[in-house]
Amino acid sequence: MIVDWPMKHTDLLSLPSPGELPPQWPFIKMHGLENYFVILDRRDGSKPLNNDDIVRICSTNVGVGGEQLLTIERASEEGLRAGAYAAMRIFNIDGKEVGACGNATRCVAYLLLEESGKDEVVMELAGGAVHCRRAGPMEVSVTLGPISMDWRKIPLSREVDTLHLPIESGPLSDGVALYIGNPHAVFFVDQLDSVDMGRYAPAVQNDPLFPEGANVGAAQVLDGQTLRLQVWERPGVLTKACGTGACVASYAALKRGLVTSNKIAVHLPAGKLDIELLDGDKVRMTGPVAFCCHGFIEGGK
Ligand SMILES: N[C@@H](CCC[C@H](N)C(=O)O)C(=O)O
Repeated sequence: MIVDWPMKHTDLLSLPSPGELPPQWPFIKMHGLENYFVILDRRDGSKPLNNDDIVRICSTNVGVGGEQLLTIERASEEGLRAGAYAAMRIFNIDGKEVGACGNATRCVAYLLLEESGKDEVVMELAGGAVHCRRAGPMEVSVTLGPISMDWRKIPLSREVDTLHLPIESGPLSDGVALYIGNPHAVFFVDQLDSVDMGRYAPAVQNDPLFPEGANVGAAQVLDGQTLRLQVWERPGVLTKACGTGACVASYAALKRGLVTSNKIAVHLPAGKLDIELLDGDKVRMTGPVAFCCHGFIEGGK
């Protein structure tokens, strides 16, 4: 059952916990610049989702449809010590858990801000603390990172110059490899519109240099503080926006001397993200969030 969005956001987070029976899980579907997420609140301690559940729920045919499944979890002891209000986990459509998603972080942050009634919250993500704050009626700022270009951290399969990658695929050459909780390769191109990402990015995503694959961005520098960007995401989706992709493309552009400001506007197919590169290789991303629908989806067996 899927219901259109008329309901007060916070009510959804207090829907009765589904438990084991009946096997119906309440969900919320949101998007951040048309990057779509199915969100389940698992703070009642319900058993972990299995791979089949995730694949089914994200499927447009038999599930809700989304580019990632997100679960809101109770913060760990360590997270609580860092002031976390709740934790988030992120799963790609193939069921694999990933360590970061910028647009998802804004969406879940919005729910936590609404629920807590606060203007700022800390969210635990992959063992780290993400600072989130309201930036407008449906706008959220989150602080991600630190970004790393250490080949072991990304990870790469061997030591290379991560500022000038020794791999290429069609117009994608001389890229930069980075880690922001997930692995990315960013390539600077002269004309973004002439790059066929569906044709050239998969070879980079699956290059043996990236043992865990990579999200692949193509970026065009418009001026000293503006980029255009398209991202081909693991496990093989061309998204309308990628938040972590926007952060690492901005960082890579500054490292390569292609931009002159630490405040960069990144234009993606579905709209703009404002990126601010901070001390300690952290990055603040500000952008919109939106609701799609909510409802109940059949739970796992
Ligand atoms: N769309 C996301 C990134 C999602 C994770 C990615 N697909 C991965 O495999 O790491 C974003 O907004 O950052």
